[in-house]
Amino acid sequence: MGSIADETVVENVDAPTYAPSLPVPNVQELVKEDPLQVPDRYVRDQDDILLANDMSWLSSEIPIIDLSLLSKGEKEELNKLDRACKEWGFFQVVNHRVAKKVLQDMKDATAEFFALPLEEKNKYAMPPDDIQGYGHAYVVSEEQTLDWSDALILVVYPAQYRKLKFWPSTPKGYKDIFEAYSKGVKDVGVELLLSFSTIMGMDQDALLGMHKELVQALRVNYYPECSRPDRVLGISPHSDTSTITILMQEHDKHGLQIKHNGGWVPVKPVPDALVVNVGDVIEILSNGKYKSIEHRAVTNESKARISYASFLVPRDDVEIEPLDHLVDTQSTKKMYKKVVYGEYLRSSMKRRLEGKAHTQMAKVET
Ligand SMILES: O=C(O)CCC(=O)C(=O)O
Ligand SMILES: [Fe+2]
Repeated sequence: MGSIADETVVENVDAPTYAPSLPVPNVQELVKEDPLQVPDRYVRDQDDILLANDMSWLSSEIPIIDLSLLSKGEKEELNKLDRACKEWGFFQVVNHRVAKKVLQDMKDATAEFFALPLEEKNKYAMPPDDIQGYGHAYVVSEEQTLDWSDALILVVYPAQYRKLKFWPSTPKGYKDIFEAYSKGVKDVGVELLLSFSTIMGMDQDALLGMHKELVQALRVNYYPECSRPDRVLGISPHSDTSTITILMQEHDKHGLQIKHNGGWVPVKPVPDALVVNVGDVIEILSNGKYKSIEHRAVTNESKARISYASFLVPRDDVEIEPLDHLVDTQSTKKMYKKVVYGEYLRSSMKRRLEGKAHTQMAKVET
């Protein structure tokens, strides 16, 4: 197998585009110019950030799932997964078999990429009509409050969807590292979807089949340090439009927080674990039994943080609606209507991130 670095970059006509986002300043550069400045465009209502909603003591309760037990079909672990998805919508996965070196290479190469001068990173800048490449997504008005982060977003699977001109060739070997990391995550994702099918009362490969093609995108978030972490958010509260999201965080930095019982609970990094969350697709298919939970990221005062979110989603033309056998017509109504996934995804990208507001378009009016 050849290296991706050897492939000629040709425009791929099969590769989908997603949505435009308005150009905004590079946050890493803002901090470099003046570490103390926090422009008004980033400052939030204090109520949005408020620590009155702090529920950090619950952090240790976020479930930890052993993937090797799930893969063996262990009943107890499957029950744990079911409870995790009902009660938390988030869990951390251990024994996932992605090699430590693959995770570490990704972290090392990415740190090197973000340390490059802006002109170098801008060689991969997002075009005006799409969100693949280096830049910002979900910026739709000059008025909206901005997130304290920059991002590198790439579609990695299926391979024919790749737009290789946005895959950085510096540092050397980065494209192959991306590939190795994404392959590892994909394997974890496939294992998880087999188990999700089981706990949703279906044959193991049912969910994968429904996806027609498992599409995977990677969003690397770079949250620069911020002199006023109490005034900004790294990423606004949102739920993911994915089926599931698999996230790697750095082991020594906090940032991710999830909504639980009305408060915010930090997801403390467990070394080498991957954080998984239920996305909107599972919420819709399960008629709300499993919840796509709102989450956000806060910034740190003295350290930049990098996170790696892989979104596993269905092909654009797949229709999503609650599974008949999960809608108990005696007691529960259908909570969601049928949506075409590609339309759902794109209309959510035309809005700013705003909690679960974008899920309204799939809700049955009550
Ligand atoms: O940085 C994080 O921990 C969360 C990132 C995230 O929620 C996303 O990229 O969708
Ligand atoms: Fe997210």
